[in-house]
Amino acid sequence: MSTAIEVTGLEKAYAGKPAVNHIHFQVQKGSCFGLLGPNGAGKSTTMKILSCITQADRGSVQVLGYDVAKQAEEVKKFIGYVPQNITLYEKLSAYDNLVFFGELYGVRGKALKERIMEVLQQVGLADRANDAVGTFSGGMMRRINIAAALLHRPKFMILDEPTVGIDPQSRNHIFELIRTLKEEGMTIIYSTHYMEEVEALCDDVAIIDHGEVVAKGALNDILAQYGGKSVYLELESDIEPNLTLIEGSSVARHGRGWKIETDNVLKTISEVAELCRMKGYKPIQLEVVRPSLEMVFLQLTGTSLRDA
Ligand SMILES: Nc1ncnc2c1ncn2[C@@H]1O[C@H](COP(=O)(O)OP(=O)(O)OP(=O)(O)O)[C@@H](O)[C@H]1O
Repeated sequence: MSTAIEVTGLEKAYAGKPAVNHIHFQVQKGSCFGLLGPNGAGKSTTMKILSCITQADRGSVQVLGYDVAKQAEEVKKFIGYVPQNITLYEKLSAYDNLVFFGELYGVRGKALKERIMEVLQQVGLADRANDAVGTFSGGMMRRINIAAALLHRPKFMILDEPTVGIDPQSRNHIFELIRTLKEEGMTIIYSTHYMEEVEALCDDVAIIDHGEVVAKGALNDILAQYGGKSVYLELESDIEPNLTLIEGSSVARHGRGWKIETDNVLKTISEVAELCRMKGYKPIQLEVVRPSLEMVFLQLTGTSLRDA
């Protein structure tokens, strides 16, 4: 894979207060890149700079070798930006909204008509083309916003928290669409404060907190590096197992069971199994816990992503 987007030393402040502080990352061509961070972390500001909506105070963004500040008109041709806020005319039909956006992007006439029907198919709303957008659910409106960003056949999609406050059906549609676009070779930048979305969709990730990147890289590498390793044990009866016998580990109550942090999950899991056998404990669950971005965020910032 080759680098499609290169972000170097990006800085932006509002009224002297930094929103984005010295951000660096690279996005590989054809990948889905996740920008993960709590509300106010600086995700939208970063995405607006990448989409030529706002300018950085310092630093640079190169998209396929084009500089977003100096060559914005070129860059806009191959970027589709889906803003966090829905920007549609509620009295107009889905079709007419897309005519408006298509013309803004310079697509016109027969080519636009055909393209509108294609993008409506892509977002699963072709049968609602002639209905006023005001009758749509929030999730359907969001899908029309995504359709609008696809009209000019961009090479990159930048989606700013596209699943906030929407119904599960629209969320599934958006996930499926992102997977399909990626298979077709599109490069995607996706911001969210839902860790599970990044885990489901993204290849690489940058975790941002207070305007700074606190970790970045391939999702699996980040999980392996910072995610912590542990084993979970849950017993059939409500007895407290004596886990102090397990070497080199720390034990804490977790849900209905026990979580044992360790550097060597295989050794620990076999020791716990042996302990259960010796003591007659009856496990209903004994497993290696998959590291999660929640754990990564907690370890790096000391706060949980939801409270940050
Ligand atoms: N137009 C603006 N004027 C003043 N401050 C702003 C503006 N836009 C963003 N900020 C501030 O910059 C910081 C970063 O905001 P940003 O919207 O980029 O974060 P975010 O990670 O996208 O969060 P959210 O999910 O809440 O949108 C926040 O402190 C925010 O209040």
